[in-house]
Amino acid sequence: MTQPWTTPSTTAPATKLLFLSRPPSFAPRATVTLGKMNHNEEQDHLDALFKQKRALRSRVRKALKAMDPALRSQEDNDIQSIVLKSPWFQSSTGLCAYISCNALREVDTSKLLSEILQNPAKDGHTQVGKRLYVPRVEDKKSHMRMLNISCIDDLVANSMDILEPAPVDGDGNEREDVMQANEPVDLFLLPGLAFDRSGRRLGRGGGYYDTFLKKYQELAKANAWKQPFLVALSYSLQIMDEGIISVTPNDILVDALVSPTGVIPISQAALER
Ligand SMILES: Nc1nc2c(c(=O)[nH]1)N(C=O)[C@@H](CNc1ccc(C(=O)N[C@@H](CCC(=O)O)C(=O)O)cc1)CN2
Ligand SMILES: Nc1ncnc2c1ncn2[C@@H]1O[C@H](COP(=O)(O)OP(=O)(O)OP(=O)(O)O)[C@@H](O)[C@H]1O
Repeated sequence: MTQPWTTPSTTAPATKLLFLSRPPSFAPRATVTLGKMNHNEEQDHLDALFKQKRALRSRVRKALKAMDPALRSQEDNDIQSIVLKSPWFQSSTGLCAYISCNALREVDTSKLLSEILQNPAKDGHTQVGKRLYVPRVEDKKSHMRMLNISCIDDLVANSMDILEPAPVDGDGNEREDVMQANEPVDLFLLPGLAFDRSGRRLGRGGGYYDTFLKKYQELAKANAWKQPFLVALSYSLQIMDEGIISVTPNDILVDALVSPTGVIPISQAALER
């Protein structure tokens, strides 16, 4: 899969960010000369971008809180149906998905998770189930692991009230960490607060996913595995016009979005699927 913008060598340096990040209409236009920022100016510029991200998060959180519950439920169903029918979901053998949190108004993943975990038998043939890994926050320094679960009852609420697996399963066995797995995952279903059609994704500000995705992409590269397909699930109101979402150096772009009206392919890999 070609995903040039996510390789470490092409990660945007701070001095080039102005090319990538048109300031939103409410932000003052930066007046620095490109390529000539000193360390302090670079840090000020980064601070301004993170400030724009915080402002956008707060706007989107408010809009999500105000969303009509019936519309939200309809969009949850539409998005999950689209995922269930997509060839990249159906053919996936290993995936990392988030456990949606209702209080955070995240796109529901419960139908997807039950489908993945039920491991159905069809036409008398037992299908090999998909391997599922879900997030577990280890500390506040952007460290998250993705652990294997085989049953939804394996989850307990963490301090942020998000369901996650204990490191050890009911039989006392350590859960498999996707970073230690022998087989790759081919699909990530990603949460977020805002997205755009160029693949930008605004998370909740912890840096957990960007940090994790970078490490996983490096692991895939080191093992000569195909890069995983990165798909974000988005309510209609979370899709922004281009330029609204600021980009900072560690951001990883997604390959595709799933909105209630369909899949929005972004990368070459997505266009080829
Ligand atoms: N379902 C789900 N699981 C996930 C994530 C996620 O975004 N969604 N994460 C993705 O990173 C990690 C956890 N990170 C999180 C970061 C912030 C908040 C949170 O509650 N944020 C509040 C604001 C808190 C504040 O500003 O002090 C919010 O967004 O309303 C939750 C999880 C791992 N697991
Ligand atoms: N002014 C700043 N300068 C440098 N780093 C910052 C600044 N503000 C926040 N960070 C760091 O950036 C990271 C958050 O990045 P970002 O806002 O892109 O996260 P996100 O994409 O919303 O989160 P996630 O990747 O979990 O979805 C955190 O590790 C945080 O410590």
